[in-house]
Amino acid sequence: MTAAGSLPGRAAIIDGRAHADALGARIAQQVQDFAGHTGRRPGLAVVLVGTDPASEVYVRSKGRMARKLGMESFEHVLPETVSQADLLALVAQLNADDAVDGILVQLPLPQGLDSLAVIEAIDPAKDVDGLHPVNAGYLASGLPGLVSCTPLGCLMLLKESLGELAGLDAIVVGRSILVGKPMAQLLLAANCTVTLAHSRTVDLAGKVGRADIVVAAVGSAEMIRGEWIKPGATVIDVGTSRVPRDGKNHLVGDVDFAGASLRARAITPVPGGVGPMTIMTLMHNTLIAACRRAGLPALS
Ligand SMILES: Nc1nc(=O)c2c([nH]1)NC[C@@H]1CN(c3ccc(C(=O)N[C@@H](CCC(=O)O)C(=O)O)cc3)C=[N+]21
Ligand SMILES: [Mg+2]
Repeated sequence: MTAAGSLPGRAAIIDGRAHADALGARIAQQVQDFAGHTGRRPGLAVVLVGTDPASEVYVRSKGRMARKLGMESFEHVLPETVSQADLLALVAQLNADDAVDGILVQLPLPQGLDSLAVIEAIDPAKDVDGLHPVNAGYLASGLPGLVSCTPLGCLMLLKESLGELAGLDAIVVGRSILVGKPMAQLLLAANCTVTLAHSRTVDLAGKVGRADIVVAAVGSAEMIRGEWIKPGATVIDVGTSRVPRDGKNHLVGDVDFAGASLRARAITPVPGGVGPMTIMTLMHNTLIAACRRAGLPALS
């Protein structure tokens, strides 16, 4: 059988930036509606500890996007030497602040700080990263909570690209609490049959080769080889690694893009795939949190 999607070299590029822009336009409109009803704007607080340049870039772009969509942005930069107690005190202050609907603490935290304890200190209703165990539990139980931004963005891209996901075989490579585990839960809720693979998985190539959907979230440059991909599969690449190539620093994903696009029916690029969606789903979660806190009906 020769399905159009199985012809080599024909993978459609899933344009994350375009999908993020479209979602952003809807959010901006709903932010105006929220302000009309409540007399205030949704507020996002982003906490950055230390001066990691990549983290500074992400935090700045999150604040810029919040303001662009009409939200309030509160940026807190703490020195690398901040104590656990002082960081927890800031989280408590943000929990108590009615102008703050969403709280994101940029990870990873510097050595010596206990990130799990910081995450657990965030009010689950303001946990727009979906990292609090209460939100992870809601997701696993099929209850409405807040869902981790990156997996939520990946699911949106998959639904846009494939429509119905029910019955498809999906593999998620990587089991972090930020991406892999919530991604597997979302795919399961969408009625996929899910394999959650990790560093100790035996015969990763064989398991990837049986999947209709591949979500790569390992953080290891191009480790998923193109020849592993089942012809006609849909590939979502979460990884962003910087690798020196031709005397320049290149951003590459977890998937061998050139090889995989010879076999996949559709694939996300890096950059311009999952990354822009992650920022926009953070805005989406902030709006949802704001509406719930204000007692307004849930947004679609
Ligand atoms: N509490 C927490 N929540 C996070 O969601 C979180 C975090 N910590 N720590 C770091 C990772 C990483 N992350 C990215 C967000 C946007 C892009 C993004 O927009 N990437 C652009 C490229 C940007 C560039 O050129 O560097 C793209 O893929 O097109 C990438 C990565 C969120 N993270
Ligand atoms: Mg990307």
